[in-house]
Amino acid sequence: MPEIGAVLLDIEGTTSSIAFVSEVLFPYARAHLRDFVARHADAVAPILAEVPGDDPVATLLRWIDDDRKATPLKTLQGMIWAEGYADGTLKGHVYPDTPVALRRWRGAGIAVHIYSSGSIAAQKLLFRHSIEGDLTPLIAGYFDTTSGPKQEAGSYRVITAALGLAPGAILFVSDVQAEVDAAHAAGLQALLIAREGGGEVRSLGEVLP
Ligand SMILES: CSCCC(=O)C(=O)COP(=O)(O)O
Ligand SMILES: [Mg+2]
Repeated sequence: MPEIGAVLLDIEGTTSSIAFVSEVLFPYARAHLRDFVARHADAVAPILAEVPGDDPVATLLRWIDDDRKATPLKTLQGMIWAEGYADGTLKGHVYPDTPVALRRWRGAGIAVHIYSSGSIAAQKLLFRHSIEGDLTPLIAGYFDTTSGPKQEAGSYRVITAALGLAPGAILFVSDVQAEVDAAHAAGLQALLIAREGGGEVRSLGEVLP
């Protein structure tokens, strides 16, 4: 394996549980969406303008149910979750091995970046308000769908250019095979993580042991 200069991590199913995203974050956004839009009409107007249909709020609620990784939805979800993190209702789930691995890689001079469909603002909130404390000092940078969809090789080329490294010096870790395949297609190293087994690794502790 060529020397690794940066690790690029997915969130849902990799640093954090799928259940936290699907059973805590998404229902929270769903429950508060209409009220949030009503209270922040000016701030959300440009986001709603990007959503098709006569009733953008109805479209957004359907997108939540369909787990659509659409940038306007992800932006709005992040704004809604900010209130939940601020009042203490939400705490970002991370697996116990996540902070351990982040500290180990940082100590080894390997930069850690995040690439998630959640907005960059939402990513920062999750790690700042994590159940293991503020992990943001351990994270060098963040990428979201504004770099492109996670299942397209071109997105990884955009990220590679931003990191200024050779693609083979970046190791991407995700629980979704199509994302691992897309990263491979762009020349990155990539590992499939499966917390219940069946992937190449079961925890971040097994990555770059
Ligand atoms: C920033 S946490 C919320 C994650 C999210 O909204 C999502 O859709 C999960 O995407 P991922 O790319 O982390 O699997
Ligand atoms: Mg994932």
